[in-house]
Amino acid sequence: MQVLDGKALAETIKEELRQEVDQIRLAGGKIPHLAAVLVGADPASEVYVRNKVQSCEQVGFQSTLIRRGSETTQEEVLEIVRRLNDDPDVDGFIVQLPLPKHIDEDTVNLAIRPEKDVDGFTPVNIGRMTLGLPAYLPATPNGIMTMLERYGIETEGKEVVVLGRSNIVGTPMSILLSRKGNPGNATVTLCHSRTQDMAAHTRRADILIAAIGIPEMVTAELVKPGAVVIDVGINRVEDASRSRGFRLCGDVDYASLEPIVSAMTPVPGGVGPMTVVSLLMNTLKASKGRLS
Ligand SMILES: Nc1nc(=O)c2c([nH]1)NC[C@@H]1CN(c3ccc(C(=O)N[C@@H](CCC(=O)O)C(=O)O)cc3)C=[N+]21
Repeated sequence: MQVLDGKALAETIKEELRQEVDQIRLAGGKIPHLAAVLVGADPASEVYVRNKVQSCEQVGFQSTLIRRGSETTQEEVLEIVRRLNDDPDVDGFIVQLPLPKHIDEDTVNLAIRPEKDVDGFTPVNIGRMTLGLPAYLPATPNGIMTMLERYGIETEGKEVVVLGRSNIVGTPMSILLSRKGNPGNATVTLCHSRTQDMAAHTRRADILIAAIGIPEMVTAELVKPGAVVIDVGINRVEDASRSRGFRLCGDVDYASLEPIVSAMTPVPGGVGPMTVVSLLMNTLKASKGRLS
């Protein structure tokens, strides 16, 4: 089995980005600037945002982290969004999800200027993506597309099954893989909580993408021998033997699939680092695309 090493690939791409930033600096151009808004104290979000800020430093981007407590009001978050929308130095920004329950994520998302929406979550970018127009693509699905491309995994005419229909992973993933292009041109089935007989679908998949958030749900009986498996899940499972009190696992039962699949992403070190790198690529694009 081939391990699809997202961590190593992310490092390679970050090195390419770093060289490009060096060129920009030599030419006296604008250094890309990413801002991240983190509201509340979700422990996983802390890790992800830290990874994003560190990766910015690694490639020579400027980064700004705006942190607020969990008591922050929706109006205060909207005020931060408006300020970032209007800040000419900030090329792109993200509002880390999930937000505290008293804040409506849709309202916040709709306030983000599409030109600065490097997450690719706003209606304009999702619409443009769906139409095949230039757009900021959502980071996780785009990271998976980059991985398929760089590892030379053929998708044309293949049966792809996506598990999970979230706005940020499952739905855009199904759109990107069914579009024309390479990767793309696949026959895509999108399964979700109301799917009848999920196994009947997954067992036909040449490429299986798991993004449901249920720890180790995808076991060997659900998978066709020789399939390529992409594990998007990052679940924290209680484990007293670990120093942190938990271990990370995916939506895929890695050990049971290892003997039968042809290629698979690990967790951690698979899709997660590719998500961060996609965000950096979008930020560079935003920085270059500026009119001023
Ligand atoms: N507005 C917004 N945009 C996002 O892109 C967004 C978000 N909200 N909310 C949550 C999800 C999840 N996400 C990850 C980012 C990095 C890793 C990552 O770096 N993972 C490492 C380390 C994982 C760990 O140590 O916990 C790995 O898989 O190897 C994972 C997941 C971005 N998301």
